[in-house]
Amino acid sequence: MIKVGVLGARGRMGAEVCRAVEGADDMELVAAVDQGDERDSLAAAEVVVDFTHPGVVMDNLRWCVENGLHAVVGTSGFDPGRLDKVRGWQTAKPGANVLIAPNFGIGAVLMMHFAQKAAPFFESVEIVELHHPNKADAPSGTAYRTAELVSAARAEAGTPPSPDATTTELHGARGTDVEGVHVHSIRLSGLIAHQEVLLGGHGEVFTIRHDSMNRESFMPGVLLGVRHARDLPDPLTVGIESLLGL
Ligand SMILES: NC(=O)C1=CN([C@@H]2O[C@H](COP(=O)(O)OP(=O)(O)OC[C@H]3O[C@@H](n4cnc5c(N)ncnc54)[C@H](OP(=O)(O)O)[C@@H]3O)[C@@H](O)[C@H]2O)C=CC1
Ligand SMILES: O=C(O)C1=N[C@H](C(=O)O)C[C@H](O)C1
Repeated sequence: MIKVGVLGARGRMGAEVCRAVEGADDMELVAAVDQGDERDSLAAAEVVVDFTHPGVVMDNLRWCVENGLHAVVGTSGFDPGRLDKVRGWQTAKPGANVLIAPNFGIGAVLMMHFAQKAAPFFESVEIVELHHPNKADAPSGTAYRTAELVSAARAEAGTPPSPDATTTELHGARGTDVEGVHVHSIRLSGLIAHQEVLLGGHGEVFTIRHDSMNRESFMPGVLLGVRHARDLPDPLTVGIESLLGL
């Protein structure tokens, strides 16, 4: 049995993770911690799952690494600077693996993978992410990661920047720029988590779309991460692609 602790346990995702862990034959939920609770009960866990807030996740992660607890992180807000900080903590105190996944949805991981593969073949690429209005951060972690992957694939293939003749613009009209890729964020009641990657070429548009219809959709990926957390080949892993054999 894998002993699992959850940070953000009363949140939308955290509550779903608690249910999923309790329903898994090979896992035991040993601690459920949220805002205002002491983290000490997490010491009984082998793997801690964090779905909190971009503003607090670094403090939680540092605490996990310092206490030798493997961490599976779904909280968004990770950029290269934050990842470097995590590596620094792991160098100072080796032993705890960290898996940070911008998206645990299997379809979302495939969407990112396909977008990365397709990106060098098209003149233009832009990303539209659509989420529920309670989301704290924009753009989404998934969109940020997709843009990073797309940008790296285009740079490696020598693909020129997407053409864009815009010279006057109301602030925000063209979205935000993540490594040369325009990302547009929609916040709308009724939505959960959705993304389109639009790739434009000569007389054709290729659209890759993924929809999470509920938060259960993330659970197979989260449980997969928990099952692998103790045996990951590297101390820091970003994304569950490698766990899926991609
Ligand atoms: N990787 C993935 O597949 C997915 C990632 N996410 C990401 O997960 C994160 C959480 O999303 P969601 O569940 O919707 O958000 P919620 O706001 O519903 O849940 C976050 C929970 O964490 C609590 N919390 C805040 N600070 C702390 C702290 N220091 N210690 C413990 N708990 C704390 C919050 O309490 P309070 O409300 O009192 O602040 C809240 O209960 C977001 O960053 C989101 O983008 C979401 C879905 C999928
Ligand atoms: O806040 C959410 O809901 C989600 N957050 C993650 C993100 O920022 O990409 C994953 C998914 O999109 C749901």
